[in-house]
Amino acid sequence: KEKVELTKEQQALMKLIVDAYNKHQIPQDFAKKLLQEQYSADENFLLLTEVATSQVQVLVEFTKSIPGFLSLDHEDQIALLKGSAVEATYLRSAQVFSKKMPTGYAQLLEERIRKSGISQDFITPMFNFYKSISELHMAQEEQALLTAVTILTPDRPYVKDQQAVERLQEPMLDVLRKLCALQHPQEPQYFARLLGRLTELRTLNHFHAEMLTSWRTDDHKFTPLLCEIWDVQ
Ligand SMILES: Cc1onc(-c2ccc(Cl)cc2Cl)c1C(=O)N(C1CCCCC1)C1CCCCC1
Repeated sequence: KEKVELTKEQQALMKLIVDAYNKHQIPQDFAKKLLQEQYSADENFLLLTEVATSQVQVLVEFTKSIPGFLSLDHEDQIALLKGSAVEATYLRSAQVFSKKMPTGYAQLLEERIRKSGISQDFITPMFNFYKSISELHMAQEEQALLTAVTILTPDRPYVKDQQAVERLQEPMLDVLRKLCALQHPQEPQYFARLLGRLTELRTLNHFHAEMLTSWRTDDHKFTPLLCEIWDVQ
Protein backbone atom coordinates (compact mmCIF):
# COMPACT_ATOMS: atom_id res chain seq x y z
CA LYS A 1 0.00 0.00 0.00
CA GLU A 2 1.86 3.09 -1.21
CA LYS A 3 2.05 5.92 1.33
CA VAL A 4 0.01 8.86 -0.04
CA GLU A 5 1.38 12.26 0.87
CA LEU A 6 1.35 15.77 -0.56
CA THR A 7 4.63 17.18 -1.86
CA LYS A 8 5.84 20.55 -0.56
CA GLU A 9 4.57 22.36 -3.64
CA GLN A 10 1.22 20.53 -3.49
CA GLN A 11 0.82 21.66 0.12
CA ALA A 12 1.64 25.22 -0.96
CA LEU A 13 -0.89 25.08 -3.82
CA MET A 14 -3.58 23.73 -1.50
CA LYS A 15 -2.92 26.42 1.13
CA LEU A 16 -3.17 29.11 -1.58
CA ILE A 17 -6.51 27.81 -2.82
CA VAL A 18 -8.01 27.29 0.65
CA ASP A 19 -6.92 30.74 1.86
CA ALA A 20 -8.41 32.35 -1.26
CA TYR A 21 -11.62 30.35 -0.84
CA ASN A 22 -11.99 31.38 2.81
CA LYS A 23 -10.88 34.98 2.23
CA HIS A 24 -13.72 35.62 -0.18
CA GLN A 25 -16.71 34.42 1.83
CA ILE A 26 -20.05 36.15 1.67
CA PRO A 27 -21.43 36.76 5.15
CA GLN A 28 -23.82 34.11 6.44
CA ASP A 29 -26.26 36.94 7.04
CA PHE A 30 -28.11 36.43 3.76
CA ALA A 31 -29.60 33.19 5.09
CA LYS A 32 -30.40 34.99 8.37
CA LYS A 33 -31.96 37.93 6.48
CA LEU A 34 -33.99 35.54 4.35
CA LEU A 35 -35.18 33.69 7.44
CA GLN A 36 -35.92 36.74 9.63
CA GLU A 37 -38.53 38.84 7.94
CA GLN A 38 -41.70 37.93 6.14
CA TYR A 39 -41.02 39.71 2.83
CA SER A 40 -43.23 40.08 -0.22
CA ALA A 41 -42.39 37.90 -3.23
CA ASP A 42 -40.72 40.87 -4.96
CA GLU A 43 -38.63 41.72 -1.87
CA ASN A 44 -37.64 38.04 -1.56
CA PHE A 45 -36.59 37.94 -5.20
CA LEU A 46 -34.62 41.18 -4.84
CA LEU A 47 -32.85 39.74 -1.79
CA LEU A 48 -31.94 36.60 -3.75
CA THR A 49 -30.55 38.68 -6.62
CA GLU A 50 -28.44 40.67 -4.12
CA VAL A 51 -27.10 37.40 -2.70
CA ALA A 52 -26.45 36.02 -6.19
CA THR A 53 -24.59 39.19 -7.15
CA SER A 54 -22.31 39.03 -4.12
CA GLN A 55 -21.75 35.31 -4.77
CA VAL A 56 -20.59 36.12 -8.31
CA GLN A 57 -18.30 38.92 -7.01
CA VAL A 58 -16.79 36.46 -4.52
CA LEU A 59 -16.38 33.90 -7.32
CA VAL A 60 -14.51 36.37 -9.55
CA GLU A 61 -12.10 37.26 -6.71
CA PHE A 62 -11.51 33.59 -5.88
CA THR A 63 -10.92 32.75 -9.55
CA LYS A 64 -8.35 35.53 -9.93
CA SER A 65 -6.39 33.99 -7.01
CA ILE A 66 -6.06 30.61 -8.74
CA PRO A 67 -2.35 30.30 -9.70
CA GLY A 68 -1.92 30.74 -13.43
CA PHE A 69 -5.49 31.87 -14.14
CA LEU A 70 -4.53 35.47 -14.88
CA SER A 71 -1.84 34.24 -17.31
CA LEU A 72 -4.48 32.56 -19.49
CA ASP A 73 -5.73 34.24 -22.65
CA HIS A 74 -8.10 37.02 -21.50
CA GLU A 75 -11.02 35.82 -23.59
CA ASP A 76 -10.53 32.31 -22.19
CA GLN A 77 -10.60 33.78 -18.67
CA ILE A 78 -14.04 35.24 -19.42
CA ALA A 79 -15.22 31.99 -21.06
CA LEU A 80 -14.19 29.98 -17.97
CA LEU A 81 -15.91 32.43 -15.58
CA LYS A 82 -19.13 32.55 -17.56
CA GLY A 83 -19.09 28.79 -18.12
CA SER A 84 -18.63 27.94 -14.44
CA ALA A 85 -20.44 30.79 -12.66
CA VAL A 86 -23.71 28.94 -12.03
CA GLU A 87 -22.02 25.67 -10.99
CA ALA A 88 -19.55 27.41 -8.69
CA THR A 89 -22.36 29.45 -7.10
CA TYR A 90 -24.48 26.34 -6.47
CA LEU A 91 -21.40 24.62 -5.04
CA ARG A 92 -20.72 27.49 -2.66
CA SER A 93 -24.34 27.98 -1.62
CA ALA A 94 -24.54 24.20 -1.05
CA GLN A 95 -21.65 24.50 1.38
CA VAL A 96 -23.27 27.44 3.15
CA PHE A 97 -26.53 25.56 3.57
CA SER A 98 -25.05 22.14 4.33
CA LYS A 99 -23.42 23.62 7.46
CA LYS A 100 -25.24 22.60 10.62
CA MET A 101 -28.51 24.47 10.06
CA PRO A 102 -30.93 24.38 12.98
CA THR A 103 -33.77 21.99 12.11
CA GLY A 104 -36.63 23.74 10.38
CA TYR A 105 -34.32 26.42 8.89
CA ALA A 106 -33.97 24.57 5.59
CA GLN A 107 -37.74 24.22 5.35
CA LEU A 108 -38.24 27.90 6.19
CA LEU A 109 -35.58 28.84 3.65
CA GLU A 110 -37.24 26.66 1.02
CA GLU A 111 -40.56 28.35 1.76
CA ARG A 112 -38.99 31.83 1.45
CA ILE A 113 -37.26 30.86 -1.80
CA ARG A 114 -40.51 29.46 -3.14
CA LYS A 115 -42.26 32.68 -2.10
CA SER A 116 -39.87 34.64 -4.35
CA GLY A 117 -41.71 33.40 -7.42
CA ILE A 118 -39.14 30.72 -8.26
CA SER A 119 -40.98 27.57 -9.25
CA GLN A 120 -40.66 24.30 -7.36
CA ASP A 121 -39.26 22.72 -10.56
CA PHE A 122 -36.03 24.65 -9.91
CA ILE A 123 -36.02 24.51 -6.11
CA THR A 124 -36.32 20.74 -5.77
CA PRO A 125 -33.18 19.91 -7.81
CA MET A 126 -31.29 22.57 -5.84
CA PHE A 127 -32.15 21.06 -2.47
CA ASN A 128 -31.48 17.55 -3.79
CA PHE A 129 -28.03 18.74 -4.75
CA TYR A 130 -27.53 20.35 -1.32
CA LYS A 131 -28.45 17.04 0.30
CA SER A 132 -25.98 15.06 -1.84
CA ILE A 133 -23.23 17.57 -1.00
CA SER A 134 -23.94 17.54 2.73
CA GLU A 135 -23.86 13.70 2.75
CA LEU A 136 -20.22 13.88 1.58
CA HIS A 137 -19.14 15.81 4.72
CA MET A 138 -16.52 17.58 2.63
CA ALA A 139 -13.54 19.15 4.36
CA GLN A 140 -13.06 22.83 3.51
CA GLU A 141 -9.90 21.96 1.57
CA GLU A 142 -11.95 19.62 -0.60
CA GLN A 143 -14.64 22.27 -1.10
CA ALA A 144 -12.08 24.87 -2.18
CA LEU A 145 -10.24 22.50 -4.54
CA LEU A 146 -13.47 21.12 -6.03
CA THR A 147 -14.58 24.71 -6.79
CA ALA A 148 -11.21 25.46 -8.43
CA VAL A 149 -11.48 22.22 -10.47
CA THR A 150 -14.99 23.25 -11.58
CA ILE A 151 -13.81 26.68 -12.69
CA LEU A 152 -10.85 25.18 -14.59
CA THR A 153 -13.02 22.93 -16.77
CA PRO A 154 -11.28 22.95 -20.18
CA ASP A 155 -14.33 22.11 -22.32
CA ARG A 156 -16.45 25.17 -21.53
CA PRO A 157 -18.01 26.88 -24.56
CA TYR A 158 -15.70 29.28 -26.47
CA VAL A 159 -12.48 28.25 -24.67
CA LYS A 160 -9.76 28.47 -27.36
CA ASP A 161 -6.66 27.07 -25.59
CA GLN A 162 -8.10 24.05 -23.73
CA GLN A 163 -4.61 22.57 -23.15
CA ALA A 164 -3.60 25.66 -21.18
CA VAL A 165 -6.65 25.16 -18.91
CA GLU A 166 -5.90 21.41 -18.55
CA ARG A 167 -2.36 22.28 -17.41
CA LEU A 168 -3.91 24.31 -14.57
CA GLN A 169 -6.67 21.84 -13.71
CA GLU A 170 -4.48 18.72 -13.58
CA PRO A 171 -2.35 19.72 -10.56
CA MET A 172 -5.57 20.66 -8.72
CA LEU A 173 -7.05 17.23 -9.48
CA ASP A 174 -3.83 15.54 -8.27
CA VAL A 175 -3.95 17.40 -4.97
CA LEU A 176 -7.68 16.71 -4.58
CA ARG A 177 -7.19 12.99 -5.27
CA LYS A 178 -4.40 12.72 -2.67
CA LEU A 179 -6.40 14.78 -0.17
CA CYS A 180 -9.40 12.45 -0.52
CA ALA A 181 -7.14 9.41 0.06
CA LEU A 182 -5.66 11.11 3.14
CA GLN A 183 -8.95 12.39 4.61
CA HIS A 184 -11.09 9.35 3.76
CA PRO A 185 -8.69 6.35 3.84
CA GLN A 186 -11.57 3.96 4.50
CA GLU A 187 -13.44 5.23 1.43
CA PRO A 188 -11.35 4.52 -1.72
CA GLN A 189 -14.28 5.66 -3.92
CA TYR A 190 -14.62 9.05 -2.22
CA PHE A 191 -12.67 10.96 -4.91
CA ALA A 192 -14.87 9.42 -7.63
CA ARG A 193 -18.00 10.38 -5.65
CA LEU A 194 -16.71 13.94 -5.39
CA LEU A 195 -16.23 14.18 -9.16
CA GLY A 196 -19.69 12.65 -9.61
CA ARG A 197 -21.10 15.75 -7.88
CA LEU A 198 -19.69 17.83 -10.77
CA THR A 199 -21.91 15.87 -13.16
CA GLU A 200 -24.95 16.60 -10.98
CA LEU A 201 -23.87 20.25 -10.95
CA ARG A 202 -24.06 20.44 -14.74
CA THR A 203 -27.75 19.49 -14.61
CA LEU A 204 -28.34 22.57 -12.41
CA ASN A 205 -26.92 24.69 -15.25
CA HIS A 206 -29.76 23.47 -17.41
CA PHE A 207 -32.39 24.29 -14.76
CA HIS A 208 -30.86 27.72 -14.29
CA ALA A 209 -31.01 28.49 -18.02
CA GLU A 210 -34.64 27.32 -18.11
CA MET A 211 -35.44 29.50 -15.08
CA LEU A 212 -33.95 32.60 -16.72
CA THR A 213 -35.83 32.11 -19.99
CA SER A 214 -39.08 31.49 -18.06
CA TRP A 215 -38.59 34.93 -16.50
CA ARG A 216 -37.66 36.67 -19.76
CA THR A 217 -41.29 37.56 -20.23
CA ASP A 218 -42.30 39.09 -16.88
CA ASP A 219 -40.60 41.85 -14.92
CA HIS A 220 -37.87 39.91 -13.06
CA LYS A 221 -34.97 42.37 -12.79
CA PHE A 222 -31.34 41.35 -12.43
CA THR A 223 -28.21 43.35 -11.59
CA PRO A 224 -25.79 44.32 -14.42
CA LEU A 225 -23.24 41.76 -13.15
CA LEU A 226 -25.81 38.94 -13.24
CA CYS A 227 -26.97 40.01 -16.71
CA GLU A 228 -23.37 39.87 -17.92
CA ILE A 229 -22.35 36.57 -16.30
CA TRP A 230 -25.65 34.80 -17.14
CA ASP A 231 -26.08 36.33 -20.61
CA VAL A 232 -29.58 37.70 -19.88
CA GLN A 233 -31.31 40.83 -21.31
C1 LIG B 1 -26.97 30.06 -9.18
C2 LIG B 1 -27.23 29.96 -7.71
O1 LIG B 1 -26.59 29.11 -6.88
N1 LIG B 1 -27.06 29.26 -5.65
C3 LIG B 1 -28.00 30.22 -5.63
C4 LIG B 1 -28.72 30.57 -4.40
C5 LIG B 1 -29.30 29.53 -3.67
C6 LIG B 1 -29.99 29.81 -2.50
C7 LIG B 1 -30.08 31.10 -2.04
CL1 LIG B 1 -30.93 31.46 -0.57
C8 LIG B 1 -29.49 32.15 -2.75
C9 LIG B 1 -28.80 31.86 -3.92
CL2 LIG B 1 -28.05 33.20 -4.77
C10 LIG B 1 -28.13 30.70 -6.95
C11 LIG B 1 -28.97 31.80 -7.51
O2 LIG B 1 -28.42 32.71 -8.06
N2 LIG B 1 -30.36 31.76 -7.43
C12 LIG B 1 -31.06 30.65 -6.81
C13 LIG B 1 -31.74 29.81 -7.89
C14 LIG B 1 -32.52 28.64 -7.25
C15 LIG B 1 -33.43 29.10 -6.13
C16 LIG B 1 -32.75 29.97 -5.09
C17 LIG B 1 -32.00 31.16 -5.74
C18 LIG B 1 -31.24 32.81 -7.96
C19 LIG B 1 -31.18 32.90 -9.49
C20 LIG B 1 -32.10 33.98 -10.04
C21 LIG B 1 -31.89 35.31 -9.35
C22 LIG B 1 -31.98 35.22 -7.85
C23 LIG B 1 -31.02 34.17 -7.31
